Amino acid sequence: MTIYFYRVKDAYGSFSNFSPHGFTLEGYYWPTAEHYYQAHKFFGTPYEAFGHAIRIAPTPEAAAQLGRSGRYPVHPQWDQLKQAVMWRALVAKFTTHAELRELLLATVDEELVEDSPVDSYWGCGGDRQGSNYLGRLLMHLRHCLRQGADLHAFTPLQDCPFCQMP
Ligand SMILES: Nc1c(N[C@@H]2O[C@H](COP(=O)(O)O)[C@@H](O)[C@H]2O)[nH]c(=O)[nH]c1=O
Repeated sequence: MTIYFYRVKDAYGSFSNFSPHGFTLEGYYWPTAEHYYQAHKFFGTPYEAFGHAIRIAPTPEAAAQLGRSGRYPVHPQWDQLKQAVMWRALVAKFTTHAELRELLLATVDEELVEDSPVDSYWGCGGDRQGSNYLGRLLMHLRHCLRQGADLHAFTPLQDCPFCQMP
């Protein structure tokens, strides 16, 4: 049965990027995957200081709000970069927290879907027809963990036989 997740307090809420599972990566501590993802919109741009302000935002909600604020332009290639950024965050999160890795592996072959009512890219959107890239990356990570694959080399989803696009 498909596993839908979204709110941190609900079942499988720790699969959400807003869950309080921090990790150290690239020499910094990231309180949530959301902090890491939103900050990287500005790394490699003249606005890295803003990325660091996001890194130390008090909550993932605040990090998301800053990252989406439009205050500064995001990296010009952000759309091409963002899946690899999200992948690095998920690898760090799920390898830092053994209980999350076990929870992910325990979902075996169930479909994982970020049940976002508003996001049809990372989630399934209100009509549940969206791309669900967060769920797909988690399923890809589950597959890679099981295979003992090199997690540091991001294989774009379309190149992974397990994660073929529909
Ligand atoms: N879980 C969750 C959200 N979903 C997350 O939002 C991020 C996408 O941000 P953006 O690229 O700026 O649209 C991505 O991490 C996605 O998983 N958004 C929320 O406002 N609340 C939430 O509880």
